This record gives sequence, C-alpha cells and structure tokens, in this order.
Amino acid sequence: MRIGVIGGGAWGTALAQVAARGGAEPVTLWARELEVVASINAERVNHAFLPRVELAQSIRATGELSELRACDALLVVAPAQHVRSVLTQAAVGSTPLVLCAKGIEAGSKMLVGEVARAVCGQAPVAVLSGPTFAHEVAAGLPTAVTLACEDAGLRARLGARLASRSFRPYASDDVAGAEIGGAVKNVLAVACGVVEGAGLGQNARAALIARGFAEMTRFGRARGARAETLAGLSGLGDLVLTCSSTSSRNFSLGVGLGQGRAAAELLADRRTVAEGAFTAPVLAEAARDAGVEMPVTDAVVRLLEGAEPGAVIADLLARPLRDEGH
Ligand SMILES: NC(=O)c1ccc[n+]([C@@H]2O[C@H](COP(=O)([O-])OP(=O)(O)OC[C@H]3O[C@@H](n4cnc5c(N)ncnc54)[C@H](O)[C@@H]3O)[C@@H](O)[C@H]2O)c1
Ligand SMILES: O=P(O)(O)OC[C@H](O)CO
Repeated sequence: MRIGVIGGGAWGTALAQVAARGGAEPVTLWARELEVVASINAERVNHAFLPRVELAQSIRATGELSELRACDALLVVAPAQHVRSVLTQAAVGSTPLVLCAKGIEAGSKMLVGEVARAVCGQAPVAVLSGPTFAHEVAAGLPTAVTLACEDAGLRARLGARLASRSFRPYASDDVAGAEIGGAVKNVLAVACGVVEGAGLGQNARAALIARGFAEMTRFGRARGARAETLAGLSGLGDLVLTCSSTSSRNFSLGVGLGQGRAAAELLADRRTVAEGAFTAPVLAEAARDAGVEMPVTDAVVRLLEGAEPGAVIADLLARPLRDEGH
C-alpha cells in the first residue's frame, strides 16, 4: 500500500516516518511550504517543523498535490481549519483518507471526518488519533493509537501497513468517538495549562482532568461516540498526555493565559498550531446546540476572549455543587 501524507508539519512528517518504517514502499509527503519540500529532499530533515530528526530515504516530499493521486491511501494531517480547502484542491477521488487532524471546523461545526465526507463523497474515511507527541513518534519511541474505520477490511490493511515495533494501532469502528476525544482534549489541555500558569496546584490539575473527561464524555455521547472509545487512547489517553506536559502546544498556550498574557499575543506569529484555540469557540457552540453543559470549555473561551484568569477561575469554583455522575 503506497502511503501519501497531506501536510508537512510536525505530525505529518512524523507520520511519514511511521509509514516509512512500516513498509518498503516509497512515501509521498505533500508540504505547503517550498522550503520544507526542499530541506526534506536535500537534507532529509524538516527544519521548520520537526528539526533534528533524520528522515527515512523512502520519504519524498512534494509541493504538488496532484502527485498524491498515485497513492493507495492518504494520511490527512493539515490543521483542522484547513482540511476542507486542502482536500478540495487535492481532488483525490475515492482514495481512502486517514484523518489525523484534531479539531472541529469553525462555522460548519463539523468534525474533520464530516468535512472529508462532504468534500470527498466517494472516499472511505478512517481516523488515527491518540497520545502522540510528534517528536517522540519520529524518534521511534513506543506509541499506541486508535485507528478507527467502519470498513473492517480497510482498517486491517491500514493497521498492518502503519504498524511497527514502536507504533501500535488499536482497531475501532467508532470513527466519531475517536475524533471527538482528540478535538475536545486540546481545549481541556489549554485549561490544564491555565491551572499550571496560574499556580493552582496539582490537586486542581487532577480535578480538571477528571471533570474535563466528564465533559468530553457528555459531549461525545450526545454526538454518538461510545464511552469506551472516549476512555481509550484517543480520548482519556491523549487527555492525560497533553494535560501533563509543556511539550503540548495547547498546554503551553494555557500556561501563558494563566500567567495573564493575552491570547492574541500568545498566538501572534506562531508557525505551529494550537488547535484548542480554534476548537474551543466552535465546541462551546456545538455543545449548546446539543444541550450539553461544558463549563471548562466555556471558561477557555472566556480566557481566549481576554477575560481575567482570576475571575474565570473564581466563577468555575463558584458553580453549584452537584452529583459526580452528572
Ligand atoms: N504535533 C503533534 O505532536 C501532533 C500529534 C497528533 C496530532 N496532531 C495534529 O495534527 C494536525 C497538524 O498539526 P502539526 O503539529 O503537524 O502542525 P505544525 O504545528 O507542526 O505545523 C503547522 C502546519 O499547518 C500548516 N498550515 C498553515 N497554514 C495552512 C493553510 N492555510 N492551509 C493548509 N495548511 C496550513 C503548515 O503547512 C504546517 O503543516 C493538527 O490538527 C494537530 O492537532 C499533531
Ligand atoms: O502539542 P499539542 O497540544 O497539539 O498535542 C499534540 C498531540 O495532539 C498529542 O497527542
């Protein structure tokens, strides 16, 4: 199976490395930035997004989307807000798509899988998601992910193609569940960073992870996700990872917000993506539409809009007491 990758950021590059390790076929990596294409092909390094990692010889970068049409499956790794435009330009027909971005599209409130189905109606869709810092995956450190696809045959072929001694895909048929965990955890990671930045302590962080998971579960169930998927690698697993480390861009954004810095300043001029900043407002809207309470998400939205951290935290802590199972 010849794999193509759409997106030459840190995760797309690390996944190209995964595909190179998992099989002998060449891997085509489409990058938007010509300097990324040039440095991968000439030096085997993506200096802009994944520095200091030597990439496999079988990875060939290109700036031409049309070259992806020769592939048997495509890993879609553009940021969530750009998936629609990139897939529209790529016009990949019925080639299977493995969606690896984590987010919800602003405006349409669609999960990335829903966007892909709307743009590429004939393409089978899978989702790859889980606790995966790109630099660790690229370095070959042990990693496990959820690989969700309704078509059992395609799921098995993709899993076998991408698996290696250091990369273990766990199969699922719950596509929406795998997507929702990844999208919601980014917003919760921002909130956990705020706890760190504001110096609220480790008890508060653990409480936020647990109550955030309750929030993820309420929203996921309302959108058709299964509870066991949300409790797996793509949900709770990724939530724990990104809520515990400054390697997470979302957590780091939250640290800055918790220290009282403005979101605009923290997001200005950054080349890398903190998906939680874009997902939070649309997730809050989608939750209201579904009649689901998401107080932590609402708090992140207020902080991104410039509210003072002390006031937002005080409001969260002043909410009425309730049953834990609610
Ligand atoms: N980095 C990780 O460790 C990691 C792990 C798992 C999932 N993800 C997810 O992968 C997705 C991509 O993140 P990343 O870390 O590879 O990106 P990145 O932050 O390393 O780089 C930014 C990417 O955005 C692209 N981009 C910017 N503007 C664009 C536009 N207008 N149209 C198309 N693309 C544009 C750039 O070309 C680049 O590929 C995100 O949804 C992220 O949540 C990242
Ligand atoms: O750096 P973050 O916060 O985008 O997290 C990267 C991955 O999603 C971790 O699984």
